[in-house]
Amino acid sequence: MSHENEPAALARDAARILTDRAGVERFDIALTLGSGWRRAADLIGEVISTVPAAEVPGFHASGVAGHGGDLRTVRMPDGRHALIIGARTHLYEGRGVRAVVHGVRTAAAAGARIAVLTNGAGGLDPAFGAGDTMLINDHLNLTGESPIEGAHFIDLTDLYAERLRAVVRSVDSSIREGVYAQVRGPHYETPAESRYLYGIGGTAVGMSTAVEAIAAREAGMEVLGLTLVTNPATNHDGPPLDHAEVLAAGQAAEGRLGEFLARVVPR
Ligand SMILES: Nc1nc2[nH]c(I)nc2c(=O)[nH]1
Repeated sequence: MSHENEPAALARDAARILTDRAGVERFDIALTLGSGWRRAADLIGEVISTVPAAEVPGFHASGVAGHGGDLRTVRMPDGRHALIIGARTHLYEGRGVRAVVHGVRTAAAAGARIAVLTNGAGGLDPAFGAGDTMLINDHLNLTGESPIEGAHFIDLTDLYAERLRAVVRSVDSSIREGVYAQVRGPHYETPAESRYLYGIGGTAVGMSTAVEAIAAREAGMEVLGLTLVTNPATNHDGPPLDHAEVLAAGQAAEGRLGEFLARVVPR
């Protein structure tokens, strides 16, 4: 007898509600839209249903300004259906790692085989300034958390699928790759932490994505990760980091990134 709050059962329940509300059998792809990437939902196809997070088991409207609170189904020109996870849960909300990866698990339970995880992050590598995009080729999970419960030793080789990265490069050959470091947050980095994260190989640092990617791999999905660098991780000599400015940088990039993702996703 599976308990209703078991992750797999909760994902199946959520998947059933979302596919029913959209009138589709399954989803083919899941997109989680982070800071700067929100416009993509409207640009990759026709929105055929929008469901508030509160109406779907296991989802929560983040309540963070600028973070969506709904789940949209989009029919893409090629007939495939995408689940757009606007209601992303972050570890710093304290709801636990199960809530953070529920969206990915729901999409997988509804048939999705590809997870596109987008985020905003601080640039650790000085070559990545505000407004730059980064194609994630690996991650540093510094949260101390794993979505996997029990002795399931999942391999993470090629977690950010080379096949999908090649598709992105075919759309934008100039995009640069890098390593995304996930920390718990919600505080930003100290100068010493930024130096440390860069020193251990981080290109950009944020508060999402790595844990979701692990859950996507556990569910057998291919993962594509994309980052918008919204700010230098720590302005060693600049003004203090202001979250409103970080969100504004994301919003400023939304048109360009929405168009970009709309060219990548149907491929
Ligand atoms: N940890 C961390 N997370 C972020 N998210 C965004 I947008 N910018 C940052 C940043 O500079 N540091």
